[in-house]
Amino acid sequence: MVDIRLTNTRTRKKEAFTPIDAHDVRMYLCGPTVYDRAHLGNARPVLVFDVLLRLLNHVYGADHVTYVRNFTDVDDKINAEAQRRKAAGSDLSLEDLIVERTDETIAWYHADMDALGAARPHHEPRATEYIAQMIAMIETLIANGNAYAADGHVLFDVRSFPEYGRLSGRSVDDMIAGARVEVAPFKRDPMDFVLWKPSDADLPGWDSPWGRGRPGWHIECSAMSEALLGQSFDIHGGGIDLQFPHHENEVAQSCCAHPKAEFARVWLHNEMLQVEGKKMSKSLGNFFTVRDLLDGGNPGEVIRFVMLSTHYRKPMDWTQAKADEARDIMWEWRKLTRDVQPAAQPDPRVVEAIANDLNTPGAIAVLHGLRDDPALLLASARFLGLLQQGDGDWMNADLQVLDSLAEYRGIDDVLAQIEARFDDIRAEAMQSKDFSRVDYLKSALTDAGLEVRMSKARVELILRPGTNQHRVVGIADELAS
Ligand SMILES: Nc1ncnc2c1ncn2[C@@H]1O[C@H](COP(=O)(O)OP(=O)(O)OP(=O)(O)O)[C@@H](O)[C@H]1O
Ligand SMILES: [Zn+2]
Repeated sequence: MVDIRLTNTRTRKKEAFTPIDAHDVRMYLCGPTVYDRAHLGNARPVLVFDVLLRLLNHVYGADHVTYVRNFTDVDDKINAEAQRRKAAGSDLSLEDLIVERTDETIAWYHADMDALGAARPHHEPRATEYIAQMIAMIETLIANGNAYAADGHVLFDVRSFPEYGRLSGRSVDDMIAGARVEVAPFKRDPMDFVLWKPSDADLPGWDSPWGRGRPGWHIECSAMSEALLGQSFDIHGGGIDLQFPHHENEVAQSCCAHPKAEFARVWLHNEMLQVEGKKMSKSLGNFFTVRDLLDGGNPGEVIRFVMLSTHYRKPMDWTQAKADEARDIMWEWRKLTRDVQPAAQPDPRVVEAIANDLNTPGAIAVLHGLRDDPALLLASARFLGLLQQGDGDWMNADLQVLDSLAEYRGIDDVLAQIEARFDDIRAEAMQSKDFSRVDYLKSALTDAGLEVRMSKARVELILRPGTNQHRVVGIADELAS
């Protein structure tokens, strides 16, 4: 049996992982608010949990693991977009416009995460489908003395839960001192948070014992995780930005609604994808979407490789240099494993690295040592969700180019072919006095890392360390067609 160890935010320790029930290992990941395309930061928890899922499937058997990731589809930003469409003259009702927006966003999300090789969770509940369960949980919290209704709102009374602040390691008084909290006349304590709030007549709302309204954000994950995984389950995760207040509040709600249960045993938090030292986020505007990268020619498995190259508990940056390097490595591995059947099992060292707190960079380091054993390389890379069948189209296109060059004759032949075409194009340009194609070709080759020497007589291409050879092959193909 593989020993799994995970860093538990709750205890701040790396601990041996023991599931509550090895026949039914259960995990929950806080999913996206579906108002717009996912940015690359949003993909990080998805990929971390995808690696964890593969590990749990390997150790406990895929039939014994349940993975839930929600869609938050009650949100002001979704409403705002629907209202914008209404104002722009749509005939649809606001409700329908909201569904239209969330449906299209979910479809984008699926397409983008599929492209990164992330398996779909077993359940993807939408908050709007669990309003009844949220209302029931809020009623329990009121009955247990942990929540109170005031002014159309229901608030969680943080002072009623002595453990409040434990997950994020601060006391309520520290929080009040450090946080910008919304003070409202109906709150008993400034840290009390909303479980239910009234909804304006022109916005979506649901009938409840406290009038027409809508749930707060935190209650949805408490209600949906209970409905799909039970009152106690194994792993709960999300980005570290959710530790407080979202996860702290989930703990308060679930533990007070079910004082005898454990709620989540292990809390797993990924560090942030950053841009120049700051969290990539919609609100800061310093983001690019997964789709931007895919459409920009970065294959999904290359993006995945870059994301897994940093341990999930470390902040990371995205750079195009990392992507280019990853692409070259994937290209080489795809070439090595072409027409190879994967070994029956991944290299145990790869499994061990992942079992050791999801050490993805360690696992990738092992892969680098497997070039001499393509079958094992393939099985081990697949364990990380790389080199999957069907994901190699970007590579197949490149490989076909190589094939069309009458087998792979080596980069020198490819360069010679480009040089010959370049000479023709230059001769044509001399005639027409239009040098745009020459300039374009020169910069494409330079961008690929080649040195381009132009003498009067001829063009000479010189390989340099780091030349992106598959791009060079791509250019040869463009010129040939
Ligand atoms: N820069 C980031 N790096 C890693 N994970 C992130 C980053 N930004 C958001 N996440 C994670 O993405 C998931 C979805 O979050 P959510 O839908 O709340 O994001 P969002 O509202 O689009 O993000 P934001 O407004 O912070 O850009 C959460 O698990 C969150 O922790
Ligand atoms: Zn959540």
